[in-house]
Amino acid sequence: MYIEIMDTTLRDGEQTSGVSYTATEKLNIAKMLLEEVKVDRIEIASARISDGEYEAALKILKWGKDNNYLDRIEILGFVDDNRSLDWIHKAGGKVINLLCKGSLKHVQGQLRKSPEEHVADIKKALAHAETLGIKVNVYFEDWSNGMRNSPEYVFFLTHALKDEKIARFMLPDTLGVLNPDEAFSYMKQMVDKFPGLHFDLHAHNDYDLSVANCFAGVKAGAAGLHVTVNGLGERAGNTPLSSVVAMLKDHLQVNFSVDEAKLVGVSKLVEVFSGIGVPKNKPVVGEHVFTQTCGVHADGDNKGNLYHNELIPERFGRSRKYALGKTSGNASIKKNLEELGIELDPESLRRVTQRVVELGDKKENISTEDLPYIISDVLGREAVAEKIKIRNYYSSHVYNLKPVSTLSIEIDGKVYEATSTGDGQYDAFMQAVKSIYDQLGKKLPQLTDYEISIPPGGRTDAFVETIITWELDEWVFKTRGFESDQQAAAITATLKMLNLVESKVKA
Ligand SMILES: CC(=O)SCCNC(=O)CCNC(=O)[C@H](O)C(C)(C)COP(=O)(O)OP(=O)(O)OC[C@H]1O[C@@H](n2cnc3c(N)ncnc32)[C@H](O)[C@@H]1OP(=O)(O)O
Repeated sequence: MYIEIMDTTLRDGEQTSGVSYTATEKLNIAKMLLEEVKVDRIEIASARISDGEYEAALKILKWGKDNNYLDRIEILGFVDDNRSLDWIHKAGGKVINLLCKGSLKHVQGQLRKSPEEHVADIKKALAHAETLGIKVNVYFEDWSNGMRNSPEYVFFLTHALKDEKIARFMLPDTLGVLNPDEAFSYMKQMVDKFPGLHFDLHAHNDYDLSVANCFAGVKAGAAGLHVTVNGLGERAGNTPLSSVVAMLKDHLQVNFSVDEAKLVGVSKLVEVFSGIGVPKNKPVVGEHVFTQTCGVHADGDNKGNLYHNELIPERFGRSRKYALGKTSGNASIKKNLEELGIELDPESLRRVTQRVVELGDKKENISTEDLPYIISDVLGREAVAEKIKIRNYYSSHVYNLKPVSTLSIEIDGKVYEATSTGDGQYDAFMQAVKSIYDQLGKKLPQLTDYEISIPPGGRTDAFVETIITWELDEWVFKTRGFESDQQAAAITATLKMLNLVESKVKA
């Protein structure tokens, strides 16, 4: 069985409160979804809503035409005396997702029409679409409530349209009210009553049941599912693409075209463009979802993968991590040490574990790269010898003058000095380090990320935590500084980096 995936990140996903993409952002997301992630279809816009939406549709459709994707690029339009169809035609679109009413309440209460009048309007739209060469899918908006409260209307509407030129009947749980039993029963009634029609399920996540409802919908015979990247969408959002893909593969063993190795990449792209961060515990794509926190779990992994399941990180281009904190055990520490290439005797391991647990109890945030420092604290500084020490530094900040930094640094017992300017005080400091490293022919890692945070409370005298991400060849690692001054915290993190690199190079 093959399940079609339609991604509506660019239409329903943009109905997330506060999200609005530029045309270029939309184009980049569209390209990634069709070319890399390989969803079957994308819905990119609602007709008529704004000039910006038109510009974006125009851009994506032009690219779609040049690359033969026009049949897979869809635009939502209304039953509105052909205004939406003309808008889509003018933009170069070839598929409309026509928003029809899927509940009697909506036809009568919102459109103020009878079911017969609504069907007549839809048929007019179908005729006009045909003259424009536009293919039609229909949405039955509010279908879930329609099935609950006015099923005879839903069947009347489907019956009236079933022999028309309609490629897909798209059944939305517009308000996200369904549970899996209802999703199964309502979809099954549609499939049984109207064999041969293609039904998509469009689920919303108001009860956190969207993925479960998709599972039930597919079991009942749905041929396609609607999703968004990161589950973006109005209110509690739509069904997340990544979770649905994992569910379809592992729980239903159906075929689909999405490349699961590309899910993290598209999630990050949408995270940046939408400005909506992915929760760290979001299945498949969240930062911590492949991290074992408990010592017992790490121990099981060490003893022949006893906690193995099908949802392995490597499928998604990720790797298993073992968190360090108060629930760590010897095995968690061992797993992290393996990553760093460090071996400890059992007694040292026990002492280091004890220290990690103590720090974890105080809510310290401990990373793998902190371990060598903890080891050197606990075991008398033998793991990462402090071969590099900062003897003095001075940094200036003077209004309208470039910052200057002077640095005196000891490397393997020898002292080096340098003075540099920079775009900011930290940049000036790093330029001074670089000039010394250049003299010595030593390579410095690239700084790829720099995060600053302060503990809750927001006081100006608060401690500052700076976490810097570095990249040296294939090695990506983080170091942390925790000081009362922002620049001092960055310099502490930098010094840790210099010593880590030195110990790795020497190893
Ligand atoms: C499945 C879903 O998520 S539904 C998504 C629907 N998408 C959107 O609403 C996109 C954003 N919407 C908009 O930009 C605007 O609402 C527009 C451009 C569509 C219409 O704007 P306006 O003309 O100002 O109308 P307004 O927003 O006040 O009201 C909606 C009108 O659409 C009508 N309408 C509602 N559903 C439909 C439909 N499926 N087909 C045709 N008309 C509809 C309403 O009856 C109302 O008409 P009325 O003013 O004659 O009573």
